[in-house]
Amino acid sequence: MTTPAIKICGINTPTALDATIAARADYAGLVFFPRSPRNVSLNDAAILGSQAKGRIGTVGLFVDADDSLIAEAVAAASLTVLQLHGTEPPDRAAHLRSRFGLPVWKAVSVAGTQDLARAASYRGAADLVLFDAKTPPGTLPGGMGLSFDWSLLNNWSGGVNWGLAGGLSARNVVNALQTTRASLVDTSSGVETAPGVKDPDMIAAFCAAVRGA
Ligand SMILES: O=C(O)c1ccccc1N[C@@H]1O[C@H](COP(=O)(O)O)[C@@H](O)[C@H]1O
Repeated sequence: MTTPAIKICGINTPTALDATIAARADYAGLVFFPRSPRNVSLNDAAILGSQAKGRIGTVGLFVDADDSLIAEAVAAASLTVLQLHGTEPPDRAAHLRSRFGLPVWKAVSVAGTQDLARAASYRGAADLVLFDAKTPPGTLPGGMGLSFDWSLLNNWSGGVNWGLAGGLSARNVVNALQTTRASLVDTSSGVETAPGVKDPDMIAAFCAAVRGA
């Protein structure tokens, strides 16, 4: 199996970023969503962005954000990818890709096969669809450590690159990869000791498990 790309999301301290780079992850995710326990200020994002520059890709995670927040975050952290984790439709993804000249990843929450058809509608508008679990109403739209039935993705071909997120950890990522053959895996709470508190050993174990799969 080709080694999938690895994203560790919710990086909010220089120590966590160092651990992510040392573990040879491909992307570090910075969350720009005030309701999240992993939210970073623009000042912190600038510090993390300069630490990351040339060493690891930086993915800005946004939830139905307006262009001005995205512009400030891109400028502060020199983001290399935009991840949209809200209800952004395909034309919004396409607009942001063209406005900022950056790859756009669109999270699509999955509970059943109808969601896979929704994912296919991002063909040509997003560079990658990130399948994640549906979260309960009134909670965060991601970062909850919830997974979905990975077998739904068997033989999925919506004509757009895709990755897998939702409840991944060192313990289950090998099984997830064997089931789905995802080309990218993304984790946040699976490498934490508490919401927003990353653990360097868990980050290293996750990356080692992906490479051993
Ligand atoms: O991490 C968050 O706080 C978050 C907030 C709002 C939307 C998405 C968020 N996280 C993303 O959700 C998936 C799955 O996370 P987990 O591994 O199940 O904790 C992942 O892409 C996170 O980056």
